[in-house]
Amino acid sequence: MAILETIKDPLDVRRLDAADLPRLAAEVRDLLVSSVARTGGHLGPNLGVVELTIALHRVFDSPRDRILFDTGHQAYVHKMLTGRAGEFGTLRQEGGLSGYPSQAESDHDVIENSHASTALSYADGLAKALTLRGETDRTVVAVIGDGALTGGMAWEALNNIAGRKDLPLIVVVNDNGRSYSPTIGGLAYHLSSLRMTQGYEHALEFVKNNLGRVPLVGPPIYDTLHGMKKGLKDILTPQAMFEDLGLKYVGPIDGHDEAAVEAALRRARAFRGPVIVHVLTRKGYGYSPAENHDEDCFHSPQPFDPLTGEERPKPHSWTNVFGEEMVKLGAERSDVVAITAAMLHPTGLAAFAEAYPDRVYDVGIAEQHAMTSAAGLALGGLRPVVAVYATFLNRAFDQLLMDVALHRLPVTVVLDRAGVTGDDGASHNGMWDMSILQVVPGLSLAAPRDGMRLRELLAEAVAIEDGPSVVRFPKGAVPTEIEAVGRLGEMDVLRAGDGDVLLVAVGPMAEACLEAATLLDAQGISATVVDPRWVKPLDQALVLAASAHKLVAVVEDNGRVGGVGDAVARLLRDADVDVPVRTFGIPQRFLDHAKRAKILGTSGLNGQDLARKITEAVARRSPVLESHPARQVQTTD
Ligand SMILES: Cc1ncc(C[n+]2csc(CCOP(=O)(O)OP(=O)(O)O)c2C)c(N)n1
Ligand SMILES: CC(=O)[C@@H](O)[C@H](O)COP(=O)(O)O
Ligand SMILES: [Mg+2]
Repeated sequence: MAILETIKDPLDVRRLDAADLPRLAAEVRDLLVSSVARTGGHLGPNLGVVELTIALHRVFDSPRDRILFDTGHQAYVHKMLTGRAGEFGTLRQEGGLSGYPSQAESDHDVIENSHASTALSYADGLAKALTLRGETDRTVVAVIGDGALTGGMAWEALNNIAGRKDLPLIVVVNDNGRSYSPTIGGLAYHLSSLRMTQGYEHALEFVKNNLGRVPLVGPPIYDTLHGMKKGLKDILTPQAMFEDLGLKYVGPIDGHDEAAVEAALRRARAFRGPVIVHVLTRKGYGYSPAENHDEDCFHSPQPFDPLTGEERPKPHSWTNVFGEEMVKLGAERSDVVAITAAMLHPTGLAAFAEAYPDRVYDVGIAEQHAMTSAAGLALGGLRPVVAVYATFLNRAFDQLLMDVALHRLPVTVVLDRAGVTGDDGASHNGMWDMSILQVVPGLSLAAPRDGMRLRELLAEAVAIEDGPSVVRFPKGAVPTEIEAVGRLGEMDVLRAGDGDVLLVAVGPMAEACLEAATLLDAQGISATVVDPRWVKPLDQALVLAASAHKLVAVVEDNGRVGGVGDAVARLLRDADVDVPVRTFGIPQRFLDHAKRAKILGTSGLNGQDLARKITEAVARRSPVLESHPARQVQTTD
């Protein structure tokens, strides 16, 4: 029987003989590769923390001790060791295991937020609470990657943690030298100089294992080397960086040597105060296609062939179109520069970086800093484009509002993964941006409906010189292009009707709106479909168009509260246009993981549902339509 099948609880991990642990680690890796090959998911980060997670569960008594995973994308092994290995095949599938820790799944899961760099703050608060409640025999352990450690919040937390010598708190720095790409910056440089001393760890290991058996030669050589190592380490390494902060430092430890990690964690726990345990791991460890994958060590592959590591071909995506257009813009304007928060490849900026290596800045996982640094670049006469996932914009809202917009600076923010992303669950849906951006004075916001419009709107955005601009688009393949049949002010008319319903289609919702319009037509309801292109500020032409219709329906892939629908209703109210407005968007709640299309469907954002709801709204207002012969053709649910 496989050892993993016997693990129903961390207690079972603690009961295992040390000699069985390599087999357990191998079984975990096997399940990781075979499952993620089918479901997609965060493979590289999890392959790297197998021994570390086994050691954590052998040393600490979860859930009495609290183990927190920063970002949470590396918690798959933790899931397996806390009784969920049997369900692992359901990972990221609707109704199955979440790709992140989930309180609903297990008492062993504490934090669900997969926005990076938060775990140390949670840990600080949890440890303070334990201390105040007199439960100091319990320990809080926060596992944070070298990438997440580049985020400002992590340093705010460390500053607080270091000020409290009594906190039963261990920070495990899982240092694999990479975020997606190699981690950048001064901190990464410090950590890598620590990693260099690993050469000495390996030398020690060799001596211990080989010469140690020769009674008279082994031990003295070992001791000499050990002494030499200590001396060199003191000179070479910036463990002082943590120690100067007042934090005890243990490491660096070979993170794939389970016994060494266990020993370090036990030492750290015995200290009963804040301790940093610095563990060196390799992203993708044990699966060569991941280990040797230059771009991101299989950070989060789509389904792939487990034998070869070959991923399925990816369709041409919104990200690709943005990347191509940036290269073009870079050629046209030498002042255009790009900023990424540790996501050069995922945001499509890699080609720009290749073409103009000195015009792209990776700032680490530091969206707040990215935004204000962009403000500085703009003040310095450059034309910055900040590319982030829509959900991570939330981090940088104040910076966008005060540091960029208040100063009327020409910074363009490009939001990939806007709308529903689905598989990554509640924290990753980009459903907040069009609400929070509505309140920023002087900001222009564009939502392209297809690749062609993305190209046009990005160029228009970069041409805006007197304030910030934002272009947002969803995850995945670019849809078939939809040509306009006319123009109303700045808006594209996608279908001309004769006065019943004005459908305002925001960005990629155009396709569903056109489908709805066709279904409505079959029921004797004529719909005009417009794409406003710019959803902030809204075009005054919309007021004229709305007043020529009996009902306005706004359809957006953003939370319903405070989005474009509300903005259109306000625009019409302010213009004393009394036409009723119906708004269709993502329900304003945290959505469980499922496929994007499924979530859009259950949110009613498809042609069928839109047509049905609009028909009902129209019928309530014009009973005469009820008797129209075409109304006998019902839409299905
Ligand atoms: C605020 C925020 N920005 C960006 C991301 C996207 N992201 C997810 S994992 C990751 C890299 C994490 O690197 P690290 O913490 O070193 O973990 P590793 O994957 O190397 O184990 C990034 C940038 C995020 N989750 N949160
Ligand atoms: C953990 C995290 O934030 C990212 O790794 C994210 O899960 C990637 O999402 P995509 O797969 O959409 O690039
Ligand atoms: Mg890392």
